[in-house]
Amino acid sequence: MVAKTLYDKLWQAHLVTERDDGSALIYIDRQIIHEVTSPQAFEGLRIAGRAPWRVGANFATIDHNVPTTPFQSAADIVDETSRIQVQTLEDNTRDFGIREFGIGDVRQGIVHVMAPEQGAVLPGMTVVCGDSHTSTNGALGCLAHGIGTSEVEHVLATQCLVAKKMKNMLVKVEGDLNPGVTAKDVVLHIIGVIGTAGGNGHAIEFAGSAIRSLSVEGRMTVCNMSIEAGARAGMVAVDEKTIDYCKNRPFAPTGADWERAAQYWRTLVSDDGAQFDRVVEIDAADIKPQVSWGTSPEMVLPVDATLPLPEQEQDPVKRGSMERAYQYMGLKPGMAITDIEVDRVFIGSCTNSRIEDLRAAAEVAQGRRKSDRVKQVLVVPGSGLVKQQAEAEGLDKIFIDAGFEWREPGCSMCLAMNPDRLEAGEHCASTSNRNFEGRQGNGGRTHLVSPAMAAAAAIAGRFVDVREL
Ligand SMILES: CC(C)[C@H](C(=O)O)[C@@H](O)C(=O)O
Ligand code: SF4
Repeated sequence: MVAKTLYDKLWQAHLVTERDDGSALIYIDRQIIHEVTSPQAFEGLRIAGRAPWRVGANFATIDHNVPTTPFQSAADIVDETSRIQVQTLEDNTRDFGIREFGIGDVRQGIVHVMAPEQGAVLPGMTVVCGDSHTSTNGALGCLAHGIGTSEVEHVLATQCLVAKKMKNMLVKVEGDLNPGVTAKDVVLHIIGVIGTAGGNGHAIEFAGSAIRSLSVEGRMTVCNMSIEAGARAGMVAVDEKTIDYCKNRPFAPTGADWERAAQYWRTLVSDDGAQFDRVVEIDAADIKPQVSWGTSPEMVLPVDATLPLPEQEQDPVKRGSMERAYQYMGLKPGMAITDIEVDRVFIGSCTNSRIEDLRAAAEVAQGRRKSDRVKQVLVVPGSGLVKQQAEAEGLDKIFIDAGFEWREPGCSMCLAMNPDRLEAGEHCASTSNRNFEGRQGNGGRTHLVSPAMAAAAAIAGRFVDVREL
């Protein structure tokens, strides 16, 4: 028997047909829908007079456009585009009979937080969403990636997707993680090593003892940023943690179905001797808390580093983008990361807004207060259920006592599509995944960090090593 990778197994289990030119049709088990990338897809169905092929395979929620202050209905959303998109999703899901966790539903949240939380995504599935960070779900041992709006329509209409098999890449992180080093630091370090094009054309499997030691939520943080590493899909093999995570989720199977499913899920690992097109090995001991300094996720360094000198960069293209990044970020080559001052802090996004992220931030914030120079610290849970759990644990009080703001679930300051945004020139310690120019608001300057590092920056008013706090 040929040894297969996890990706090969998932692909083959869903392959409907394959052509000689390599294009294929795969069956999609689950589609997650949000308000930004779905309006034209539903419009297309309407024009063609089609109904969704398997209506129950779809789950919808609102996230990008929602304010993170309480509101009662779409009509309360001030920004017109946002209001229309939220209202349109409500109308479309009602008209087509699709389940939506909408305004006021405690299950509402960021798509990639809501779906695994509900057990809407399970090991072995193919999962798509009109959103690049769909890769998050791969942490459960499924094949999950983003698609475009016309593909959203295609999947709604046919439950299939035209796809091309990607190459296999293995990123192996072996050894024990240092204290204070989290899943976010692991993935930022990986991107620092392989670059934002490192995973192009590949599906990445994250493996090794350091990955196995992470919780399923931590693995989601890692898989979330596969796209920033150039790969559309990232995944982690199923183990007992995966199975425990799925147990008793609202949409997970029960009884004999559960037993049968779990038995199958345990086969969702790469076989011994499976061949990968590319293998990257990383020593866990090399990973320190990370801070991005530039305008690409690969411009990232350990917190105790100093910023790179462009004149030492041999590659003229890289040197050019470094110089541009310095200009945009208002930073000087050679300065220490710990000398970068912070104006706002954002703890949230599909990368880091699950309960364990909030616990990590609260542990740092407990008994401390935000620095006076920091204008705002937003803590935004990934879903209504995360919010509820955090409140049951008293985390909201810890944040409020520290001078942080405790908000309603949504994408918030991860991207400037709702009222939470940076002003020009402001530096933000952010637990999100993208630091492109203007990502968090025009002229805003994003530094990607872990939740603990973000909370520490809020307290100190500049980046500090969370291990020294
Ligand atoms: C709005 C959406 C299409 C987009 C994505 O696909 O990633 C957003 O979620 C993002 O993070 O930039
Ligand atoms: S939290 Fe950010 S990265 Fe995640 S889906 Fe929303 S906008 Fe995209």
